[in-house]
Amino acid sequence: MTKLSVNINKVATLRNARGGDTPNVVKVALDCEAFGADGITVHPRPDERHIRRADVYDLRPLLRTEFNIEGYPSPEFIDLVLKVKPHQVTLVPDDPSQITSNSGWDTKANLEFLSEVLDQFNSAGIRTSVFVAADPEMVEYAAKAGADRVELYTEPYATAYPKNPEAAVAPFVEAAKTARKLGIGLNAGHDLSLVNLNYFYKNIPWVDEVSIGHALISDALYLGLERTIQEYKNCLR
Ligand SMILES: CC(=O)[C@@H](O)[C@H](O)COP(=O)(O)O
Ligand SMILES: NCC(=O)COP(=O)(O)O
Repeated sequence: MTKLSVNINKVATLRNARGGDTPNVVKVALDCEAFGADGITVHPRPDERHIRRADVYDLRPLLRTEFNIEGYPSPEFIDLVLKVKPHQVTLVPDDPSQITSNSGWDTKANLEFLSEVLDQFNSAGIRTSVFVAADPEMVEYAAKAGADRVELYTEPYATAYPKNPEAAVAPFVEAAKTARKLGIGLNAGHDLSLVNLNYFYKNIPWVDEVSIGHALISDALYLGLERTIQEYKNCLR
């Protein structure tokens, strides 16, 4: 079964717009779980423009499903994750000035750095995942660094999908086959949506987990959160 982890960054963005506590990020996360989400993803950034460190601490004891924390492994991020001990940590090569994640790691060039960081999380019993482009070599070096999983950066798939779905998914199938051959787990995320998710899943049914935020929270404005989560879950069948 492919798990759906809901990224609630955009809920925090909306809350932060007014400086109060509406919408309440913890309540939304718990509602996502009640409506069928298999996990919750957060991506705290150094400027706390959406999810804050305090949110991460608030969420941890209350979540009943899988908690995935994504981010650049700065000393502050590593400290947060080791204290909170989520089920999974996903390393993303984000620069603090970026609007959103826009690339995967060069796992070959960063092999030593990633190995050291992953070792800390692996020793703490936290499952590790490394965000990579759909490139078999990047998957291989993520495995060499000690990652339990890779998360394929799906923005290029989502962008190319409307014109030519088959060509769009082809490199992802190759990268996914490499992960399977190496015996590591497979996640995927970024710009997945009700438009492109089912085709991705049908071509790579062994994907362990997708994390989806921007499109899902946007769809919820029209469909409501409960129906939206059900519709995304239906795309994973
Ligand atoms: C790694 C990844 O693709 C997501 O975590 C993405 O960065 C979502 O974060 P935003 O919703 O803040 O863009
Ligand atoms: N890891 C990807 C993620 O958490 C959500 O990305 P997006 O759906 O907000 O683009």
